[in-house]
Amino acid sequence: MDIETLNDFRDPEKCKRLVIKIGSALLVDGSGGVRTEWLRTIVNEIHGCCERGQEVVVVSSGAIAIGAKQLEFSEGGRRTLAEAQASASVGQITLASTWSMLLSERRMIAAQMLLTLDDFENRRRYLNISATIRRLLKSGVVPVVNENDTIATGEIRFGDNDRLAARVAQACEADGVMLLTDVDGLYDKHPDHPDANRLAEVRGVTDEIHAMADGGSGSGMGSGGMTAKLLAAEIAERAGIALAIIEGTLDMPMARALAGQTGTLFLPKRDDSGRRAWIGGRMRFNGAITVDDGCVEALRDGKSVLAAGIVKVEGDFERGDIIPVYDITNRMIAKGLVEYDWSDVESIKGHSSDEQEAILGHSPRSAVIHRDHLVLL
Ligand SMILES: Nc1ncnc2c1ncn2[C@@H]1O[C@H](COP(=O)(O)OP(=O)(O)O)[C@@H](O)[C@H]1O
Ligand SMILES: N[C@@H](CCC(=O)OP(=O)(O)O)C(=O)O
Repeated sequence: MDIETLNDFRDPEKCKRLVIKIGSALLVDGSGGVRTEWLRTIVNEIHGCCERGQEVVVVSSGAIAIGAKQLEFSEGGRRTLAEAQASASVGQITLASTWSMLLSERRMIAAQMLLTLDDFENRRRYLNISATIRRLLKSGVVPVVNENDTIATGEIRFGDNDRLAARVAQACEADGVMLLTDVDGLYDKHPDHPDANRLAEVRGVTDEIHAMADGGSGSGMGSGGMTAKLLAAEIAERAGIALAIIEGTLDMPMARALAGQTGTLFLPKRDDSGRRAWIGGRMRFNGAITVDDGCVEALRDGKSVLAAGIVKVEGDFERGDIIPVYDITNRMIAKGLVEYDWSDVESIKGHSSDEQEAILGHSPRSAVIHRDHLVLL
């Protein structure tokens, strides 16, 4: 079931996995201090989500603004790239420890993930991001993601955490993304205009929608402004993920947005057909696997390809390649993103998960092709 309304973001049936992004303008007060009491209310809301059976990934900005205060830099530490990076490396410690402290008050564990744009472009690292987040969520951990500002520069830099949140959502196959900011959604012109009107729902981020975003960060603390949020909405749309922009200034922002039905909801035109088309449309392969009848049946039931069901490996594919899956009559039944190189698949084929660690010399992945990366033909 897909997300259709703002209320669906709280429904574990429609939104099992939720990415919540918190902008610098919210997390940090005017003088560069963390708004701890306010953040505690968000953590309470995250706790509520988890109690309902949802999985939450946090994308948290704020490192630069926090660090700039500690280093006494002007302009929120954004005067030069070197100052921004120095600020981020100082501020990230406070940021991560604040999340860890607040989550632990609710008996939850925080995990820090610092990522760059480049990590999403590289197939192997992309798969690793996906696998790590899934594993953390399986253990009930809340991943707290930020850009790795200290090493990300120029063209390998997101610079805003809105697009990072959308890419994280794409990598972990989230159902929804909530961007919390200091404005209650997208307005048809800058919200300072007296006749600006909020859009409640957007289906398809067109040029006309892009033209509504005006300038950079409103608070001067963040970096992307509304433009970055619309680019994030586009990434989410292409991945079939719903995205909402809601105001987070006051306590319990999710509850408030739902109670008042404020915010802007961006809905994908289709489900994840873009990604599926990308996998399913592949014509050239570096190899293939053949699976037994039991495995074919499991795949038809929506399961992943496990090594135990594989009977033949061909070619020299690498981890992250898209490969076809054949049944024993040599009929192509699926295509998917493979989690291992051909040689590893060759060595674990026919073996149960228990036996694989000894063969590989490290813990095995949950599947050879995860069902989220598999398209049945
Ligand atoms: N059309 C628009 N609708 C709403 N906000 C807009 C629009 N155009 C520009 N903005 C500005 O975008 C700001 C939010 O972006 P930003 O300051 O980067 O937030 P964050 O730090 O939460 O990412 C708003 O405060 C507002 O001033
Ligand atoms: N990675 C940066 C955040 C980048 C940024 O400003 O993002 P945003 O507040 O979403 O516009 C930091 O932690 O300061």
